[in-house]
Amino acid sequence: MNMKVPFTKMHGLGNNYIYINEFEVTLQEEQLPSLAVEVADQFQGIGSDGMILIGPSETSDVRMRVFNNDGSEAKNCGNGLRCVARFSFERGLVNSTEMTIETKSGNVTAEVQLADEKVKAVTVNMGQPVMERKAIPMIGENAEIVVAEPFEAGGEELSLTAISMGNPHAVFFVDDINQAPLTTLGPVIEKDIRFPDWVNVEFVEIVSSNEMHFRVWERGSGITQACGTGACAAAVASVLNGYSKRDEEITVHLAGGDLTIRWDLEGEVWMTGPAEVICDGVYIPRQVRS
Ligand SMILES: N[C@H](CCC[C@H](N)C(=O)O)C(=O)O
Repeated sequence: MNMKVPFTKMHGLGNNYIYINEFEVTLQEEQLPSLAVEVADQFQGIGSDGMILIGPSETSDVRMRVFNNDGSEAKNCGNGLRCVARFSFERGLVNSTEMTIETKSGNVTAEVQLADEKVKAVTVNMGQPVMERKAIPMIGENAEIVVAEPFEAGGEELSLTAISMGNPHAVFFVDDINQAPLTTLGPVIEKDIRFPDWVNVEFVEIVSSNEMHFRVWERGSGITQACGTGACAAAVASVLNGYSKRDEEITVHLAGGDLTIRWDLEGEVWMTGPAEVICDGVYIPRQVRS
């Protein structure tokens, strides 16, 4: 990458990304993974959980592409979708509070909610969760869907519920979120061979049928303050395990704040939460620094 890159840094509950507007900036496809690693570097780059591109789409109003801070490309990002919706509305990429956003796992609809003409929150219809084992993907000959399945990792016996929201999630219910083995088992489970594409790892403490505590070790990024697709997966897992009910709002307390999730009777998962702009800037790639 040999040219300066305009960017906007945004976050959803502390899950922050470097957003690049492809309507204004042309990037080389083969340089995207290394650019994501560069800009995410907190010491010699900008510092973020990854990089998100907002660009033209043939099937939606805009397209979102997501890169983790290890350079891997993901198929979906809930916090990213809320920020893309806010950016697209505020920067005139769309001319409505409602919009469609193309992701690598399909198209979603988003709506920005205004108060005093400012974006206060964003609601996204995240579509239907995928529960079939081989579509997560997860290897194994057991039942077709993975709900409360015994799962040994790092010498510990756990109970796994696996859900895909376009990206894979391994959800584990614990009695005390503060004792969750996030730093010890997060990286072990992320790259467990039973998940051919690796996996996002979530630990959840149920407070009530409408409330839970949530922590995450993200595939390709490690511990983040929040994971929107993970919160959706956790809410679906809670219903599948009988802790929560369909079509009821669930407050998910993530490290960076709260999301409201609802898995409706048509099977669609709705996510509502904030999206904030931190700054605009111009990134100088290492290659052209004097
Ligand atoms: N690490 C994820 C992508 C980012 C998802 C997360 N930040 C969200 O808000 O959903 C993966 O590799 O599937």
